[in-house]
Amino acid sequence: MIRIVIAGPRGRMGREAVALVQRTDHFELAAVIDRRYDGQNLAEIDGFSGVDAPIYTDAARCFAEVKPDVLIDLTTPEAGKRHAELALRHGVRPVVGTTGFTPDEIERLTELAEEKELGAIIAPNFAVGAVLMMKFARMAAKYFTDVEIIELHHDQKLDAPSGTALKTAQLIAEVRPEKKQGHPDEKETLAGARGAAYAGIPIHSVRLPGLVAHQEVMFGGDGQTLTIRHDSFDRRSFMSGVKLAVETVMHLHTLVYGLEQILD
Ligand SMILES: NC(=O)c1ccc[n+]([C@@H]2O[C@H](COP(=O)([O-])OP(=O)(O)OC[C@H]3O[C@@H](n4cnc5c(N)ncnc54)[C@H](O)[C@@H]3O)[C@@H](O)[C@H]2O)c1
Ligand SMILES: O=C(O)C1=N[C@H](C(=O)O)CCC1
Repeated sequence: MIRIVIAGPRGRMGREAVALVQRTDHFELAAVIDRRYDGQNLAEIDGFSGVDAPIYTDAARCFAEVKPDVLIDLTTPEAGKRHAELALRHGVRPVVGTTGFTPDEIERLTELAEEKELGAIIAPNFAVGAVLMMKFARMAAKYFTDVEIIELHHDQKLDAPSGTALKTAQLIAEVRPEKKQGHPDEKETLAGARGAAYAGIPIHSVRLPGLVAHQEVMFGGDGQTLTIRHDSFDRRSFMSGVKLAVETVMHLHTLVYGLEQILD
């Protein structure tokens, strides 16, 4: 049995994660961390009838009193960083789906996980199809060095570019020498027209109601293009990855950034 605390249980992803834990025989929902309702039980909150879990607003007190095995964090960049650090300091393994962490912040959490000899997983995207898209993009970048990333998300998203787009660019940059793309003399007549850039790879972020999570990685070569696209139409698409991450983190002693590191 893996005892789990979920941070952000009332959010779009948190609700799916609560349902995942409820339907998984070897998972137990030990408590939740919320911004509100301290001292109440989740079962008292609309939409969670029958889900027995104490609510804490203080993450440190939650970890100290409940002593869970794993934290699943699905909150905001600020809260996610604080929760992941507190979890490690209390001997709890974080599985972080929250995006918007900088490379320096991931590095600091990696050092802390190593110091504590504890497993941790930060996964910008739990959808298996998205992980494959990233792996395929890394493969293609060996043959096509000109590439642009277009990520498309719902308009309630706080961070841009998406964690998935950044991770994709990092994976591509591992095999592609940094280069400036487009015409050497190109000029933006409207700032931002060519998007953001990671290691010279343009990233374009679209935010629209109606979208969930989507990305195209578009490669160009002599007389041809190759487009690798993934679409999440429903947040259930992320849950098999969350389950895999929770099971895997129990056997790790270091921080893993990206589900592609643990997917066979
Ligand atoms: N890794 C993935 O596959 C994946 C998939 C979808 C979303 N995400 C990320 O997950 C995060 C959540 O996404 P969402 O769509 O569920 O957002 P959401 O806004 O629907 O939910 C976030 C929840 O976090 C709660 N929260 C905020 N601060 C908190 C705090 N200090 N303590 C406890 N709870 C707090 C909010 O009350 C809210 O209920 C985002 O960072 C998003 O980018 C990741
Ligand atoms: O809904 C979101 O927010 C998502 N964020 C992830 C990201 O930033 O890459 C991907 C899945 C959905």
